[in-house]
Amino acid sequence: MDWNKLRRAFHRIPELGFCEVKTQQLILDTIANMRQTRLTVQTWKTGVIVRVRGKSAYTVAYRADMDGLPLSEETGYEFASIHKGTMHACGHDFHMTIALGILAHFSEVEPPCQLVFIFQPAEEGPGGAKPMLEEGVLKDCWPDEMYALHIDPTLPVGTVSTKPGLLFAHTSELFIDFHGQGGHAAYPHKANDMVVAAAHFVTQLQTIVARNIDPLSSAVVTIGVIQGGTKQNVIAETARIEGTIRTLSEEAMETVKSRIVALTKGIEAAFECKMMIDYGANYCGVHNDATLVSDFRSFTESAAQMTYHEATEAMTGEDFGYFLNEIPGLMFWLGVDSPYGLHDVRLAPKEEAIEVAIRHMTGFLELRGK
Ligand SMILES: CC(=O)N[C@@H](CCC[C@H](N)C(=O)O)C(=O)O
Repeated sequence: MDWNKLRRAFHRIPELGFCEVKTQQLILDTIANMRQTRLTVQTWKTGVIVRVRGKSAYTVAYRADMDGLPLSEETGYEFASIHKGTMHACGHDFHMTIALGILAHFSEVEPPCQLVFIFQPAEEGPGGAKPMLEEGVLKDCWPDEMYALHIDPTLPVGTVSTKPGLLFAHTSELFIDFHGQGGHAAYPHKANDMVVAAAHFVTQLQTIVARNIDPLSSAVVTIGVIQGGTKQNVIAETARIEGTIRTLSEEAMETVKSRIVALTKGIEAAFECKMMIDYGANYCGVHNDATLVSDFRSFTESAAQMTYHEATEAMTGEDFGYFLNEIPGLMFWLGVDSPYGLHDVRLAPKEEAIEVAIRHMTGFLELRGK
């Protein structure tokens, strides 16, 4: 199988969370071309779950996320997204290809234990891991341990990086709608301008991390979208901001949210407007199992041409954390050496990393559950 070709096929057809219809079909078609004797394939919404019968009853799961982001690609690739305004800018095209590469190996070579491959929709939002668990998708093949990777553009190919304990932050989306009184641009005293209210609020939000969070803890409040108004000479009746909150502890998340509520009350009073807060999708932190990290580290350090790098916590989020709340496991960063970062419209991960990851994880899983 030409894995780079498959990755490019995924890259062409990015789809948003729970709309991964073509992506799901490409996964199913790829699996259909593998030896079927040991495989059981099922679908869940736009996801796919594949069980591989192995020697022992011990069960190990491997998860890949599937969705793209609402971004307009600017890589200049000949295999760029054909879905206007949607892009695989977080490496999920790599994640799926690598999972299929590992699966292809174990469809040919009997694994030492039961394997479960989970192709999970909607990691970027609204989250696929939690509903998958809640709907009991894994109840007949409950894993004893579980793995996933995420590409890291800052690390060279041949490097993997992780750490015991918290790897990724607690996250919450943030959507706030402002409702005031529109009017003629020339009569501001007869209106409540929601562009001005939103601008004040966004500025005040910056004080939360600076003034309310313990400097020895950490938090991020990022507003990625600000919208309001319809015409340059009309005072805006509505505005909307969209963002995300990241913290290293649940307590800090509570602090940020309570400060947002307090600031909202102040803006509502000051601008005589109404504000509606929606926290959208919330993800718990990603907590790695210390013993499995130690096994993974030892394996990596004994592998030819592989480097292990001890990670620090990242403010990225991942709903893989929901799996790790119930199943011991780990997530690790895979070096893909791109000059442009995650969520950048020019993200250009090196494809050599695909074969490296397939070889590395195949070798690691060969040793599990014997
Ligand atoms: C690895 C990565 O980039 N994950 C995303 C997860 C997003 C969760 C949610 N939509 C949010 O924005 O809070 C990330 O942005 O870290």
